[in-house]
Amino acid sequence: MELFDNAINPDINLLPKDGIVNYYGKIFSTTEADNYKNIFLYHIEWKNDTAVIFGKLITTKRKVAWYGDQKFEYRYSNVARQALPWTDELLQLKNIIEEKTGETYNSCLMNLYHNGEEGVGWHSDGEPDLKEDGAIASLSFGAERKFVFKHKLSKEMVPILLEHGSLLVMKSATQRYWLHRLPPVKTIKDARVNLTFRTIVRESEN
Ligand SMILES: O=C(O)CCC(=O)C(=O)O
Ligand SMILES: [Fe+2]
Repeated sequence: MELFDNAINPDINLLPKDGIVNYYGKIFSTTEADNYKNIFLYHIEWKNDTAVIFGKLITTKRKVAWYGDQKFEYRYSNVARQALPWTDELLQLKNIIEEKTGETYNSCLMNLYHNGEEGVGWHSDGEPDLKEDGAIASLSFGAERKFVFKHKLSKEMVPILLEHGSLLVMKSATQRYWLHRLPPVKTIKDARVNLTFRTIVRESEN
């Protein structure tokens, strides 16, 4: 048991206003988390991510993969993607976090950061295909990384350390009022795999 373990309480809202972020800490043992990390590193169809920025198609160093209940056509940063069917491990994790968070999810966007030089810039997950104010559950495996929220108007910052085998949930108005990012840290050499479970709806259902 680590010194600060008892300070982690998933019922505490880490945001001071305009949204809800709950950190559950490590929900898996190191052995279980190592297993998931290795399975995902080697058995996921990772692809370089592309985005349209100022009308130009760019490719990111970070890799992504998209899984879901059905063959969702999903638009993310203006690029259309298609979800692959759930793997056994992803379905297992989906069930575990649905039980823990009391929410349901129908898709998962995965990110692979090969080392600390890779990260993701300021954004919010407010694509029109996502359920409005729906919960997003984020699982982390591998290198411990800092994750930061920034309020869109007041610019307040809230940093959180995402540990190996940990669960973070963003819900309610969070995506409307807060940006988030994973800053690059050059000294980190290990890979990190992140899974964000989400709910996709057709735009007309929102
Ligand atoms: O890697 C992370 O923890 C966050 C990734 C993220 O924000 C996203 O995929 O939208
Ligand atoms: Fe995000």
